[in-house]
Amino acid sequence: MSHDLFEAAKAAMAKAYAPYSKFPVGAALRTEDGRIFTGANVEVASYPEGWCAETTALGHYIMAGGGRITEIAVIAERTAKCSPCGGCRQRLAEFCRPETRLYLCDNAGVVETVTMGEMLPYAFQGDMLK
Ligand SMILES: O=c1ccn([C@H]2C[C@H](O)[C@@H](CO)O2)c(=O)[nH]1
Ligand SMILES: [Zn+2]
Repeated sequence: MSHDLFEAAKAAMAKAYAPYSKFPVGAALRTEDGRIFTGANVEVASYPEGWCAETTALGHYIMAGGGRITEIAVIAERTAKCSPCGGCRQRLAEFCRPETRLYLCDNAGVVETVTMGEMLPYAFQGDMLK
């Protein structure tokens, strides 16, 4: 991964609205044409109504026209490896291939690289609805 995706995720994390958990998270997605979309987690006083950094990033990506996602970086200030939650894995899988790489980062850079297929094996997929 080039450094810019990590830096984008880190910059996004700085914009997190996480007054309740105090657990800021940042995510950055890269599309095959090189665009980067970022997001941070957004919390709500009614706790279940908040949403994750990955979901914010997907919203930006969709509103910009989508495209194929090639790489994803996720970072959280307070843990060395922030692994996307189950809901976000399903949302990310909607727009990724099994070989899409996910970079789990800490404040210094990438700690571990995994693929979408490893993150969400046996994913429920849209073609199952046919
Ligand atoms: O991959 C993750 C995991 C957690 N969170 C957020 C949700 C909540 O605001 C906070 C604590 O769970 O972290 C994310 O944004 N992404
Ligand atoms: Zn999530």
